Amino acid sequence: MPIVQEYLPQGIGKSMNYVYGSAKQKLSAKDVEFIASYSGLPVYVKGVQSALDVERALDAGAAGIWVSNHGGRQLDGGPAAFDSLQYVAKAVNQRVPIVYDSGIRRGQHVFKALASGADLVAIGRPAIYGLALGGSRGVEQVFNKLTEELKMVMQLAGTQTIEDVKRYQLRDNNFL
Ligand SMILES: Cc1cc2nc3c(=O)[nH]c(=O)nc-3n(C[C@H](O)[C@H](O)[C@H](O)COP(=O)(O)O)c2cc1C
Repeated sequence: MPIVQEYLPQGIGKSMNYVYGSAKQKLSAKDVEFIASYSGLPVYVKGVQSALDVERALDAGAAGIWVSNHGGRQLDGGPAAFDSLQYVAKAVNQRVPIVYDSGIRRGQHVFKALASGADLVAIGRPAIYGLALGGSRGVEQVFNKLTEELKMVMQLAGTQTIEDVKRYQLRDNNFL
């Protein structure tokens, strides 16, 4: 609550530039350790795209790894999150769960992410677009559509369960 109050003096909000400008820009392993011990919650480190960062995050006590480039909204020249996924999965080697997001728009993308090492696939903007267009029903429709598409791709690939998908060998996937 004190953090929120800082940004709302006398009920007037500060600009996003101010919020970003005053936010901590360089997070370290010590921050992960602090957040885990302070909150008592399992902490997932998001934005991991390399084997080195996997080790840093796990050494710091991360309970999970989140492969993401934050939807490509930060560094436009950075690697695509999907291209990093299989390498991160290989480095994690099933020690902790992996969440994947960034650019998921179709059920086929969910399939490919699961087959490249993700245990869980997340979406950002599709849910927001659904919300803007149709409120809670719009969000529901986005999830229903992704589920229907995923089911169709699973059938076409001859997979019956999510575990089957996670063991599916994609041609350019070397993490298994
Ligand atoms: C408007 C907006 C604000 C976001 N702010 C943050 C943020 O503060 N921190 C963060 O880790 N990710 C942030 N993200 C990224 C999302 O959490 C998520 O990783 C991303 O949207 C997933 O990609 P997708 O939108 O292509 O599905 C933001 C995304 C959007 C669209």
